[in-house]
Order: sequence, then structure tokens, then C-alpha cells
Amino acid sequence: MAFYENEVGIFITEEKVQARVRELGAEITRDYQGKDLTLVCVLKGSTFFAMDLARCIDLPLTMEFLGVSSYQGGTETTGEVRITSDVSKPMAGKHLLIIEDIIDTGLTMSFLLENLRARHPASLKVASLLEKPARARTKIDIDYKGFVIDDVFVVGYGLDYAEKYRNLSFIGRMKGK
Ligand SMILES: O=P(O)(O)OC[C@H]1O[C@H](OP(=O)(O)OP(=O)(O)O)[C@H](O)[C@@H]1O
Ligand SMILES: Nc1nc2[nH]cnc2c(=O)[nH]1
Repeated sequence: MAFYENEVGIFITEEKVQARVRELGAEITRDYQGKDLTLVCVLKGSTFFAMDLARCIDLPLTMEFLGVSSYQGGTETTGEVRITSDVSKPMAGKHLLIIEDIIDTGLTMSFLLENLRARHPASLKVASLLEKPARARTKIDIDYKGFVIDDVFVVGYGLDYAEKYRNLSFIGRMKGK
């Protein structure tokens, strides 16, 4: 029996995730032809998605990493979004695509959009593997969206519960949460 099976059930299979990531990669490849694309990967949750997506984009892109945290290991946002590490280069004049694993309340993305917009990029768009509209506290326009999900706490493929389960290759659902 695998280590997670008592606590986590499969919610979106690895095959479905990978197929959708390939579709999004193809779409982004078409849209950014001739542009200098920078992926802004949001640590830690988006890392698995960002790595797979980047490999499905057929363009000479740049990757930057921005750490933010607000859940502090639990299933509810603290409402306070903190930058834990910043990007390594100036963002002014660049075509930025923020890569997130999930937009839930939208507080993290709202913070990120405001923060990055203030650095005067050439353009600023959003890619999120998951959207959970039932809990949205603010409206976020997602340019590249993987799946819309119900109000369940998901883990795996980068998403954690108390820092665990990020390494599952599928999207799982915490049993009893
Ligand atoms: O829409 P929201 O309600 O703001 O939730 C979305 C955010 O929550 C998670 O991050 P978390 O704060 O858990 O940090 P982590 O990515 O390091 O796990 C996730 O990776 C998103 O960044
Ligand atoms: N792991 C995890 N982190 C989140 N952050 C916001 N929503 C979620 C969720 O459903 N799962």
C-alpha cells in the first residue's frame, strides 16, 4: 500500500493532468510567438506544474521564481500573503506569465498581480492549473486555466498539506477535509 492511501484519494489522474498541461503549453506557444516570454513560477506549489508546462512550450523562454506563502501548512488562508523570496532580475519591459498551481480565494494572485504590475512589465498574464470558484473572495481573470474544481482541499503535483504530498504525480483529495 502506498504511503498516502489512508489520507489521500485520487481526484484528477496523472494522465489527465499531463494531457491538459500539453494543451496549455501548445496554446502558450501560439500566443507568445516572437515575444520574449518570462515564466514567473510561484513557490512552492507551482513548481511541478511549471516544470512540466515549461517543457511543453516551444519557445526560448526565461524562468523566474517568486516565493509567497499564506496558508502556513493548513487548509485555510491566513489572509496575509508574504513574499518569502523575490525574483532575481528586474521585471520591467518583460512579457510575464505567472504560473500558479491553484487560485482559491484569489488573495495570493491579487497580491501578485499588484506587486508585479508595479514593476512595469510589457505584459502580465496568469496561468493556473486549478481554479476553485466556490471560495473566491476576489475576481481573477485566468488566461490559461487547467481545471475548474469544486470546494475540496486538494494535494499532490506540488500542492501540500502541512508540507506533505507535493510529490504525488496526480491531484489528490484529502479524505475528511
Ligand atoms: O487563492 P489563495 O486562497 O490565495 O490560495 C492559493 C495559494 O495557496 C497556495 O500557496 P501556499 O500559501 O499554501 O504556499 P505554498 O505554495 O508554498 O504551499 C497555492 O500554491 C497558491 O499560491
Ligand atoms: N494544498 C492546497 N493548497 C491550497 N491553497 C489554496 N487552496 C488549496 C488547496 O485546495 N490545496
